[in-house]
Amino acid sequence: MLSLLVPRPWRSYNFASVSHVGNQDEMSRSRSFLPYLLTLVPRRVTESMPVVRMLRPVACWMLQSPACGCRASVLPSRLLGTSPRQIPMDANFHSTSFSEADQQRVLITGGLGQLGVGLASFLRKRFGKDNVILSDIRKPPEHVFLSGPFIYSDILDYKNLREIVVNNRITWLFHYSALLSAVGEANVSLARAVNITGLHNVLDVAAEHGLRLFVPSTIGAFGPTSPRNPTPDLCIQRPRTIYGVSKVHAELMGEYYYYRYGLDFRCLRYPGIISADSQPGGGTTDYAVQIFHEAVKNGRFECNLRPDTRLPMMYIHDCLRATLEVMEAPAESLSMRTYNISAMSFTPAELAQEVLKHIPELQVTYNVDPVRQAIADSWPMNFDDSNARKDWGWKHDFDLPELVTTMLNFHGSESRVAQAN
Ligand SMILES: NC(=O)c1ccc[n+]([C@@H]2O[C@H](COP(=O)([O-])OP(=O)(O)OC[C@H]3O[C@@H](n4cnc5c(N)ncnc54)[C@H](O)[C@@H]3O)[C@@H](O)[C@H]2O)c1
Ligand SMILES: C[C@@H](O)[C@H](N)C(=O)O
Repeated sequence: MLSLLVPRPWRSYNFASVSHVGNQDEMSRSRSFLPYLLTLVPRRVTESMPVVRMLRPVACWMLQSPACGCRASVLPSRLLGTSPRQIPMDANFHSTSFSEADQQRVLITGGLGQLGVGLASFLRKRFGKDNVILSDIRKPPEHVFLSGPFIYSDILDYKNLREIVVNNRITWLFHYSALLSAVGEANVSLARAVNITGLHNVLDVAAEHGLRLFVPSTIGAFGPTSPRNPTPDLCIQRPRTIYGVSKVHAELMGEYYYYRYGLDFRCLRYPGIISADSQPGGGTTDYAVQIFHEAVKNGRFECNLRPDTRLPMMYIHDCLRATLEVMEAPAESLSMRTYNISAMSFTPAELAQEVLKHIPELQVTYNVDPVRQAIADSWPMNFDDSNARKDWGWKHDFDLPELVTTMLNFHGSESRVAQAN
């Protein structure tokens, strides 16, 4: 039937090659050829053929998808079929056009957590203090409030988010709001709202206004059936926490918006992040931050994971640098939208051993929290980040010895300042 509708020169095309797995050239030619054919079928014919009518918008979308090497704004998005709630029919034409050399205007959501303040200060060095706006639903401490622009933003309030993006001419959005693994299990409905509904709002605002969007994922996006040592980028992802489920959802939705609407979505799966001047927000890897505070303050530390629990970890400076690097990477260097990044991997016993080299009197005891332990036992032990290294040149600076020295230097100088006051 289809052959009757196909213009003569193309009738001899080998349609069987569509399912021919071995030949990539052949496959990609078929992929772009079939949709093109469907767009040529006269509309009066498609109206009388339900299958062709259904396939037409999909064909248009495939033709303009970034995977086909075309800019997503080649065709108006009304050809794409049903738009999500907030995306107007001509969404892609709202995009602020900017070249890499242009000044970015940055918004960070959930910026008062463990990572956001550090990210703001890192990005302000790159883009200027007034071009990076930190936001959260909490009241900022004075030093944060004085350090640069801060604004209230609840990601569950779509209009509030859109107003901020419009009024401040935002071009890049770093979406940090989330409930982490342990607090998420303690309040599943809130975690579902913030991590899933909130993400939907962010995706829609970003797509509507042509933003480049960064959403962090996590080692927690993997589960007990994933390969754990090492864990590659692409493998089974069946996490058993609401946090992990929401992050897999974020990875897939971001990738979907990339192909469907041309949203410039970029995502890194962070390991447990260790920071000196900010507190963790209720995760499974928090022990690796708390040990430094406790070691310097009390000389004692009670760990809530078993001594042999191996997890991937990273110093915050590496994490923030990777985040900026992937955001600045040329689009053509990214073969994926979501990458694992890795630096080191250790157990509580190994971390304690390294700290003991500096504080020999430190006493470490173990009092296992069953919820956190079950989560940790389902997460990767080592992270394979070879794609990030190959595609955009990711390279970590901090291994375990440098991490421990840096953390103890910070806390040592902090406690000396406290004693002097
Ligand atoms: N810290 C880590 O080890 C780690 C590891 C992997 C991934 N990540 C990811 O990085 C991001 C930042 O992590 P973090 O450690 O800073 O988290 P955090 O828990 O310390 O901070 C999250 C922030 O989100 C804010 N928030 C909550 N509900 C909100 C809402 N409705 N609107 C706006 N903000 C809201 C909170 O007030 C909080 O300040 C998260 O997405 C997290 O999943 C963190
Ligand atoms: C690993 C990460 O996503 C976070 N620190 C948690 O433990 O929940």
